[in-house]
Amino acid sequence: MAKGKQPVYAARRRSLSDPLAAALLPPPNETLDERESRLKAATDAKLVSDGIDEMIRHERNHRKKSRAEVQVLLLGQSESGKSTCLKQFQLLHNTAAFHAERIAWRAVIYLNLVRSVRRILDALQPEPEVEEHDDTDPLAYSLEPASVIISSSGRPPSAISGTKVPNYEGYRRRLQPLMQLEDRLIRLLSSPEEDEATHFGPWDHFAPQPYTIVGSKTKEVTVHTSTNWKKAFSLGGSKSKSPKSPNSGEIEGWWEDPDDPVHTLHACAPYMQEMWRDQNVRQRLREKRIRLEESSGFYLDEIPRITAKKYIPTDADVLKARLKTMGVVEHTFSISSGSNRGVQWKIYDVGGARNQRQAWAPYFEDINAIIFLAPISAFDQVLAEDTSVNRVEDSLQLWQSVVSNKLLAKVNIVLFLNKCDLLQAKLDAGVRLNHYMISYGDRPNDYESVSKYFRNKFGALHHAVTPNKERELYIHLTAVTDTRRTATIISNVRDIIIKGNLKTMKLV
Ligand SMILES: Nc1nc2c(ncn2[C@@H]2O[C@H](COP(=O)(O)OP(=O)(O)OP(=O)(O)O)[C@@H](O)[C@H]2O)c(=O)[nH]1
Ligand SMILES: [Mg+2]
Repeated sequence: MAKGKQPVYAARRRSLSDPLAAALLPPPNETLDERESRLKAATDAKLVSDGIDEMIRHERNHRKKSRAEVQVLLLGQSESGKSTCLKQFQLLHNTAAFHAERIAWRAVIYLNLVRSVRRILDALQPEPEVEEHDDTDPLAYSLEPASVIISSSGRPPSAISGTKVPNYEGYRRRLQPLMQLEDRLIRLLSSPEEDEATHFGPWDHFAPQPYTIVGSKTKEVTVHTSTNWKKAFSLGGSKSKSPKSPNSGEIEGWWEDPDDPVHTLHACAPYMQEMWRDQNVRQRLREKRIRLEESSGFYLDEIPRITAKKYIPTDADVLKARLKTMGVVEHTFSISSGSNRGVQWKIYDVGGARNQRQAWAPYFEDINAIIFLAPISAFDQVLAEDTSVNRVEDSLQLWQSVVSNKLLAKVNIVLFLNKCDLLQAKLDAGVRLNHYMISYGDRPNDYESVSKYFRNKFGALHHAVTPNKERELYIHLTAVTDTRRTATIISNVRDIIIKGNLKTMKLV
């Protein structure tokens, strides 16, 4: 057999198991004309096939482009609940990831607890009598920022002198280790990449120097969006590994690590408890109008559980944890709604403090919806960053500038009148709205009337200044720490936003 025929034979042999290849083989006695027309037919077929491929590619690209992508911006002043709202989205639509991150929140929760302790010790510190006080001034409340952490530059008049706490020196001495732990937690959360992030070095027990509050410690801890604290504090991020391998020096859980902060907290827990239950302490806090129970990151009622060696934060603990946002954090979810499967959502969580707001505008151009949070319980509180400004007044101003913005004319807007649980508690405790908002007049000071008043006030402002009179405004009374209630609201909002978004894209 001639050498040149060999491959044809071999190809025929292979084709026995490949019917398509067999069909494409040239017939055994093909003439030149036949061969030419066969090759021409093949070329034509290839052109048709390439055309079809191109059409499919084009179609796919078109579908990709027109696929509904929803971009949502969370707006509102600092501590309005934006990050908490985002956590609820995560809990609802990315449950596994949310649960995986719970352990990392331990550091933040510890810091929140330690800060509450510092706040009490700060309040108990004996102060020189410098002026007469007047307990009857209803506006005295407004000197107290909502945050556990911020110490106001002005003091409520009633803060001067008052109930003595005989055990103050003892509390201060025995809780001193927590003050050192606070420093370490702040450093670790701020720069978790540092070596110390995975190694809690030995800490000094009681140091004899007097307890002083350093300026920086009175500020809130801010974690920049670029820092990777969650990773550093997750199980795999520390030297605790699971499962433990023999002789590896690894440990099974943080509770086996003598440098873990839990040991300091655990050791100090009885003293924290004693101080928090001390009636003189409570009285002193009342005199200074410090209401820790309403503050962000309040865990003092659950000291034994939080300081237990094997404590793992619950969903509710994570939702309560307070960490101020700096910059803009982007989160992506794939959310199904009705017949729309797996729509891509991008939610941007921004820092709400005044010095953070300039970072918002660049996001205005591409977004489809805004969820604006206004904490209406804060009618008797001032901004942490400017104690001359009432929080609700600030929310109203911010709301006005957002809803009047022409760039946002076509954007769907959902308003969450948030912290309704705290509003209810505050009104039940007898705090009167008309002491802070004179325009409320002599209307009843109950939840129904007050929430209706705020709903109308925000709604009317939108109506007055919106550049788009057609825009429908959706208002919800919320408590975004409440998972069950918020899940229902989020699913309504989701549908509204998707519907609005599809309408804008002319897909429905
Ligand atoms: N009781 C109660 N607490 C809430 C509610 N919403 C938020 N919080 C708490 O308020 C604190 C502040 O909430 P964040 O979500 O951190 O506020 P933020 O708007 O992201 O604040 P910045 O990041 O500073 O802009 C957290 O400790 C939350 O747990 C609510 O409806 N009720
Ligand atoms: Mg935030």
